[in-house]
Order: sequence, then C-alpha cells, then structure tokens
Amino acid sequence: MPLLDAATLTETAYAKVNLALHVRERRADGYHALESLFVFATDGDRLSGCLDVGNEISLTLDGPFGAALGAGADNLVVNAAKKLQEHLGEKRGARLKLTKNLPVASGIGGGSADAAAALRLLNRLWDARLPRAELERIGLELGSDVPACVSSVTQMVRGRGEVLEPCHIDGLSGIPMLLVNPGVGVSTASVFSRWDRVDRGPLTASTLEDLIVDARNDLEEAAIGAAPVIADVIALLREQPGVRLARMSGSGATCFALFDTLDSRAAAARHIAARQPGWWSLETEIGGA
Ligand SMILES: C[C@@](CO)(OP(=O)(O)O)[C@H](O)COP(=O)(O)OP(=O)(O)OC[C@H]1O[C@@H](n2ccc(N)nc2=O)[C@H](O)[C@@H]1O
Ligand SMILES: Nc1ncnc2c1ncn2[C@@H]1O[C@H](COP(=O)(O)OP(=O)(O)O)[C@@H](O)[C@H]1O
Repeated sequence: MPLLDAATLTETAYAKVNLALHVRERRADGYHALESLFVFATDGDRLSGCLDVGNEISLTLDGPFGAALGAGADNLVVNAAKKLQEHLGEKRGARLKLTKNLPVASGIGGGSADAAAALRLLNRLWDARLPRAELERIGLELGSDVPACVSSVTQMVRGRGEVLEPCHIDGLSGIPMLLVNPGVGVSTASVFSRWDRVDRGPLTASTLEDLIVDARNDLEEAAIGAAPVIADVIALLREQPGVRLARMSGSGATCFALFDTLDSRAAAARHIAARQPGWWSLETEIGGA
C-alpha cells in the first residue's frame, strides 16, 4: 500500500456552465463583449500536486479524457504554473497530476477550470498567499474564462470575461443538472467568428424564471452551424420529462438541462444513454453560491 503523502494538495476544477450567454458586440481587439451567468457544477477535473525538490514543473495525466491532451507546455495547467512562477519571480517546482474527467474544448471550461485550479493549488503549495483578485488578474492572461473559474461561484460575467460580479439567484444552488456532449469538439474562436453580429439585448435575469424565459445563448446558432448535432442534443434534452431549462453552454458542444428532481434527471440520463450510447454525459448539480 502506498503511503499517503501528507504534502500532496488537491483541488477540484469545477465544470463551468453558462446558464445564459449574451454576446453584445465584437470589439476592436477581436474579442467579444459578453454578458453571461456562470454557474459551476459540483463535479469536474481533479488536480493534485506536491513540491518538486529539483524546482521543475511536471504534469501527468489520467482519467477518461487524459489521452486527449498533451502534458507539455501548451497544457493550461503547465502554463498556469509558469505564469505564477513568473509573477512571483522565483523558480519553484511542483509535480502535478490532472485527472481529466471533462471533455476537452467543449464549452464547459475544462481547460480554464484546470488553469484556475492550478493557480489556487500552487498559491497554497508555494505559500505565495496571493489574494484572489491577483489570481484572477493572472488568470486573464491564460484565458477569458479563467478569472471566473478562480472562485468558481455563481457570477455575472461581463467584458471579455474579467468583470466579475457575484450573483445570487434563489433556488439555483443544488438544482439537478445533466451535461451532455455529442463527442464533437468545436473551436471557440471559430464559433465566435460565425456569430451574426446582431445584438439581441442585455442579460437582466434576476430569477430562475427570467433565465428560462428571457435569456439566451447567442452562440447556439453559430455552434449549430459548425456542428449540427448540437441541435439534436438540445431537442432531446428539451423533450425529457421534468426539464426546466435546456440550452448550450459556452461555445458548445456541451449542452445542459436543469431538472425538477433527481429522479427525472436520472431517467433522462438513462434514456439518452440508451438512445445515444456514444455521447458523454454527467449527472451533477449546480454548486452553492
Ligand atoms: C465562450 C466562453 C463563454 O464562457 O466559453 P467556452 O466556450 O470557451 O467554454 C468564453 O468566452 C471563452 O473563453 P476562453 O475559452 O477562456 O477563451 P480564450 O482562450 O480567451 O479565447 C479563445 C478565442 O475565443 C474568442 N473569444 C473569447 C472570449 C471573448 N470574450 N471573445 C472572443 O471572441 C477569441 O477569438 C479568442 O481567440
Ligand atoms: N488542461 C486542459 N484541459 C482542457 N483543454 C486544454 C487544457 N490545456 C490546454 N487545453 C486546450 O485548451 C482549449 C480549450 O479548452 P477548454 O477550456 O476545455 O475549452 P472549453 O472552454 O470550450 O470547454 C482546447 O483546445 C485544449 O486543447
């Protein structure tokens, strides 16, 4: 039996879900001004790490999607570690292990959540004690979604992804949620470039009912243009008994459905797995504020 290494720290990289995503304009710098309600699932990837005596950064991967990624410099975990090192101005080392449970490039911010988890973990491991706002600033250099993933709480997100406002909507926390991905990867940049540049108005939802009735994902049409199967995922989710809201997350292809009970979520998961055995799905809940 291996001894438990007391110096190993762990973090969960919670899956991000955009309950609503309004795209307001294409900015001069090529990024898009967004208004989005971010929630986080209670599940995600797992990152663990301990100090490396040689002061090197190394990463190993396992889990269902571990083989879909390299463990080199372009992995967002390694990137995050290097950015934090740079920021601290000291070469410190870590041996990291990422258990990749979430599909890659799938609109649920797996890579962004991993990068944020790496910042949180190394901030503790290296005893750097940077405040959250500083980790969020470093996170923005790694990707637009990383700042929100640092705290992984329900937030209204604006700008490119760096304007964060904690947000409480009654009844959201604990809602049974099903994530479904049809196994196609879509590129975030190409989905944004397919957006029709029509501003359909602000996101003002303050209740779950508003979110269901008035809010949208403005990238859905563009993503369906790139991967038509996304329309089938949404249609299948919407016809499941007990569904309150079904929509695409981020730039796709993962879609989510919120259910009124755990039983209706479980029944939907069973039904979809039987109809589409090749699709990935995750039964989870919306995390606490
Ligand atoms: C669409 C969203 C919604 O939460 O999520 P995902 O689909 O990635 O999960 C995010 O805005 C994605 O954030 P992230 O995946 O971190 O994007 P980045 O690496 O910063 O940018 C990738 C590319 O997406 C486009 N991009 C991203 C963010 C933004 N506000 N406007 C953009 O136009 C740009 O073309 C950029 O080159
Ligand atoms: N640890 C990581 N997990 C997932 N994707 C990663 C990781 N490191 C680098 N990437 C790259 O980042 C890109 C976006 O990943 P991800 O954040 O999962 O997308 P999305 O936000 O659309 O779910 C992918 O093209 C992937 O190759």
